Amino acid sequence: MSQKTIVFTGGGTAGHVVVNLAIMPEFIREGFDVHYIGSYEGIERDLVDGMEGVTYHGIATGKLRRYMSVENMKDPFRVLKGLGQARRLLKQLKPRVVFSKGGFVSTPVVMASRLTGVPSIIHESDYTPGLANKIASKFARHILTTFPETNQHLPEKKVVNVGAIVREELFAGDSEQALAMTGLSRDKPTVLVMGGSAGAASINQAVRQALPDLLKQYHVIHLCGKEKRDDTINQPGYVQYEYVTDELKDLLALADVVVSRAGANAIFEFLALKKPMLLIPLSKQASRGDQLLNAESFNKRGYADVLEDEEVDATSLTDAVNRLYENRETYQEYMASYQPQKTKDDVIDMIKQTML
Ligand SMILES: CC(=O)N[C@H]1[C@@H](OP(=O)(O)OP(=O)(O)OC[C@H]2O[C@@H](n3ccc(=O)[nH]c3=O)[C@H](O)[C@@H]2O)O[C@H](CO)[C@@H](O)[C@@H]1O
Repeated sequence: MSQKTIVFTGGGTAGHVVVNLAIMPEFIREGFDVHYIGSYEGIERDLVDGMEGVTYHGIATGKLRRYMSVENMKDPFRVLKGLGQARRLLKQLKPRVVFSKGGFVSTPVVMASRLTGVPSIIHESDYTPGLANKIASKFARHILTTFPETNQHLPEKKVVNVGAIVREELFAGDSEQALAMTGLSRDKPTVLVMGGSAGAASINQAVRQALPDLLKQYHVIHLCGKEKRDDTINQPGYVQYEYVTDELKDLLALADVVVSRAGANAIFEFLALKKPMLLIPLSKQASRGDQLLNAESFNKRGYADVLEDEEVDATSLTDAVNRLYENRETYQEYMASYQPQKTKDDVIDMIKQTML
């Protein structure tokens, strides 16, 4: 066993990578040999491959689709192939622990960790666990959760609520940098729109239709998702980006309020930064309904207003943004009471204590 080797895994969406991005730098700083097992070409590869101090390993992955596809038939073989690859990698790397953030690429890695005798910790950020983590929970040593309510769905002896683990750099945003980047000014409040890491067609459409009204009162920064820019729109006060990385902290520093999908990591980031938020969760038809529960929990605690995806149009969106902006201080008061159960340092200690 190597003295200081740690393996991270997770992917498929940015939400299954960001917690790793928050934790990995600490281990790199401490001189650990940090490895990441992800898919050959998922978003985790874009976000992690090439990061200084991290070695990326791609493996085959299968996905559980909610629609019929010939790809479904190939998936069991891909998962088995991925399991074999993960097992070989763990045997070769001999890590002291595996930390998994979830998503379909991560399940075979956690299974392989059990097969090779390496302890693993998994992290679930949604209100209810996804299928990948439900399976992985049987093989993991510990399970960390973001929402306290999630614990009831997972094996009691293994599960610990830690709360939000947010990337440190998000707290170091500079609104001046955002003004320079966007070309906007401070003469109106700023609304940041984020449709999840992949963008959201219904939100994109409603925001663009609402622009004549919204731009009378606000500036709008729109994170619209890869290949979802609409370059035919050229209105002062409106800026679009497909996906931002380092710049997000600055855009958030400038934003007065946020309109967003209800992906768990994004909403806990807004909570940590005390950004009043209007959440438009992905519907039950398009998902397993986790975002509806995430959003409902935030709404009950006074952190967020919620608009159902089916109700979103230019008028409902403009009205909801106006209400959110008017009541921003009330939301901020509720958000001020949020304290995660554990700090990032506590979580790092837990990982170290789990090491072989
Ligand atoms: C369609 C889908 O399956 N969505 C799921 C996915 O969402 P998704 O990948 O959108 O997950 P999250 O909202 O949890 O995380 C998105 C992350 O991407 C970051 N970000 C986003 C846009 C951008 O331009 N730059 C950027 O850095 C956000 O700051 C956040 O950290 O994982 C979440 C966490 O399991 C789930 O709750 C969502 O239901």
